[in-house]
Amino acid sequence: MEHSAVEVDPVDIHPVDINRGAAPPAATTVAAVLAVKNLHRAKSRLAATLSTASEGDDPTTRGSLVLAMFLDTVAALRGAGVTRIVVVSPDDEVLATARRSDIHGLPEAPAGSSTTSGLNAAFGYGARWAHETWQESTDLLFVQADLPAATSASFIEVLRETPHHRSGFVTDRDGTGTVLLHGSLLHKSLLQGAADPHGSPVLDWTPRFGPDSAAAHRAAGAVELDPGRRRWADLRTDVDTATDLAAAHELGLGAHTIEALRHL
Ligand SMILES: Nc1nc2c(ncn2[C@@H]2O[C@H](COP(=O)(O)OP(=O)(O)OP(=O)(O)O)[C@@H](O)[C@H]2O)c(=O)[nH]1
Ligand SMILES: C=C(OP(=O)(O)O)C(=O)O
Repeated sequence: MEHSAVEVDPVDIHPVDINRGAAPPAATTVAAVLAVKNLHRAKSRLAATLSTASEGDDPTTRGSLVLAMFLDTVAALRGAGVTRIVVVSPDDEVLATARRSDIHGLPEAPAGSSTTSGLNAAFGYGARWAHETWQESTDLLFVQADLPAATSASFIEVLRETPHHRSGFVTDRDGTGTVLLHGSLLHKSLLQGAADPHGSPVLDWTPRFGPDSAAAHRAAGAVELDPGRRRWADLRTDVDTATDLAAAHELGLGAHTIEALRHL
């Protein structure tokens, strides 16, 4: 999927071997985990803008935009050759949309019914499921589901540059958040035999998404890819606010998001 005219500085592209020390993962052995929360609660920061556009904050309208951004993120991943994709969500509409698009949907326990909840718990649950289900996977990607300008070209580059024996991550535009976190499943210390409530192995690496997640991932030993933030503007533009949406629009939105915005 190549909808965005993202400038890539050829001088800034690192040869694969410098960072990875081995061949890059074949995209077909990468498992990607996404998470989308309940559509009625999602994107509350966008609500004001959407309410102006559609005369009242209509959660259905907001939900369509969330679904569209999720589908554009998935389309960009697929264009990069990533086919093992699972989304964790407590929302039936998200799961139904996933089914229709041949994405595996994993129902998440409704809020309040589990001792662990929130984005990191959802990501962890999806990662365990992916590890058990796609056992020959070599790499795990946690990807934010609100990247409507994401291009396959950027995902391909990121996969080429992920470090082989450590986790790697890409920050958002301002450098404080995380849009993508990578872990090698071949790195044995990432895996632990301890049983979790679902009776499966627990990933010994906890995603630390949330406020200041870039610092949290750095502190946990993950390698920041392109720390100068000169590349992958399309991936770095997660959409939470009207300003983010304008920035994504400037870069080039995916087809689903363009269509959803048309109905606002
Ligand atoms: N499955 C799941 N996804 C979540 C959960 N919390 C957040 N997410 C997803 O993680 C991403 C970032 O979430 P947040 O920044 O907390 O919320 P948001 O919906 O993006 O925006 P705000 O409502 O404005 O905070 C979004 O794609 C959410 O749908 C959760 O508890 N479960
Ligand atoms: C959860 C995160 O982002 P946001 O809240 O901006 O979606 C994050 O950057 O870790």
